[in-house]
Amino acid sequence: MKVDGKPYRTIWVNGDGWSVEIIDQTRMPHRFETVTLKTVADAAHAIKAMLVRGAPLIGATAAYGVCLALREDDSDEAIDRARDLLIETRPTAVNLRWALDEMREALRNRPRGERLEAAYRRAAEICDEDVEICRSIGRHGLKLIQEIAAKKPAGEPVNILTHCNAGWLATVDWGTATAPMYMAFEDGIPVHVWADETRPRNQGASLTAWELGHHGVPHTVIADNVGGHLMQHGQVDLCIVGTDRTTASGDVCNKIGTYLKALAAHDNGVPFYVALPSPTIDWTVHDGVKEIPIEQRSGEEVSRMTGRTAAGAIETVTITPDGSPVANYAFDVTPRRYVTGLITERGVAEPSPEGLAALFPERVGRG
Ligand SMILES: CSC[C@H]1O[C@H](OP(=O)(O)O)[C@H](O)[C@@H]1O
Repeated sequence: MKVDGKPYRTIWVNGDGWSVEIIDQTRMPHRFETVTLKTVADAAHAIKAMLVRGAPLIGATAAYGVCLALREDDSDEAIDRARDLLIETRPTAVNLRWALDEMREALRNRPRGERLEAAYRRAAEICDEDVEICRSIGRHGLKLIQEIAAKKPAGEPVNILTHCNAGWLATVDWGTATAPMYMAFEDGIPVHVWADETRPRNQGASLTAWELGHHGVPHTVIADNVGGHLMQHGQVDLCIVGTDRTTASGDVCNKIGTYLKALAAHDNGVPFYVALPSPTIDWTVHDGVKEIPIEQRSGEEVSRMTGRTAAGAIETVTITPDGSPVANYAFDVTPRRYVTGLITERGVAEPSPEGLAALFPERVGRG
């Protein structure tokens, strides 16, 4: 996407041909800064501390983390150590494991002298593939928005609610949930996005709002608890969210609070779609509530808030009483019965084993 007229991806190899640049999303929305990754430890920290976040971008960063590890040591043991370091950073987004499996496959049985080039090539392919997957998700999701727009009075916007940030900042480019929104906007379809702030890390308020604002897409930031009220009053035509891991049966793991939105959508007859790149499908699990590991992060993410003062300083304040215990569950699972459809790069799938198998027949039975 463009930022002030300059095209960006969220991750790229610098002119030196080996170091990796990323946008530091912990500084946003008030600072747009990049950070250079030079070691596998840099890549692991960037994922763990959420300088980069979003399932596809986590995978892409891990892929380049393997490249940076190989620069120091191209032995089998070093590849295994890099995988062990990276896989431990964040447990829920399956793209992390998927990308590391892809890198292991690309390097398996390859002579040591060829490994570094092969690793950078595969990491670049993973990034390019993600861009095309997201572009395709955009095209398939656009049709849903067009269908709703056709039933509305001319000029009235399609109101779309989204949760957290499943935008281009969560991927290499385009985003998953936001790709249809960008394409509809660029097609001249009136759209308006309700952007859940998404406590406690506020990815919606600080990242989705920033993205949409820079692209000129009309949007409104709302507290997480507002969505149900808006749906009750007919102010949401469609929900589109992202996912960090979707099971082979169609259960959807996504940012905490997604399940509650899906319940409200179900209760109010609002279509609830999930933008789902195929690398985010975990074909090895079927019951998301029972089988998907839910990351628990530091309670300080809940008890503290960081923002900009009127004077322009960036400050952090504590909002809970000293000594109050704090729990910080980062994801939840929406059972497939509350999902209207899964917008994949191959089309919209029914949220069921049969629905996903119909679009991805080559995966059936491979786990
Ligand atoms: C396109 S994946 C976006 C997905 O990732 C986010 O989680 P986090 O910011 O913690 O990495 C959120 O669940 C988004 O829906």
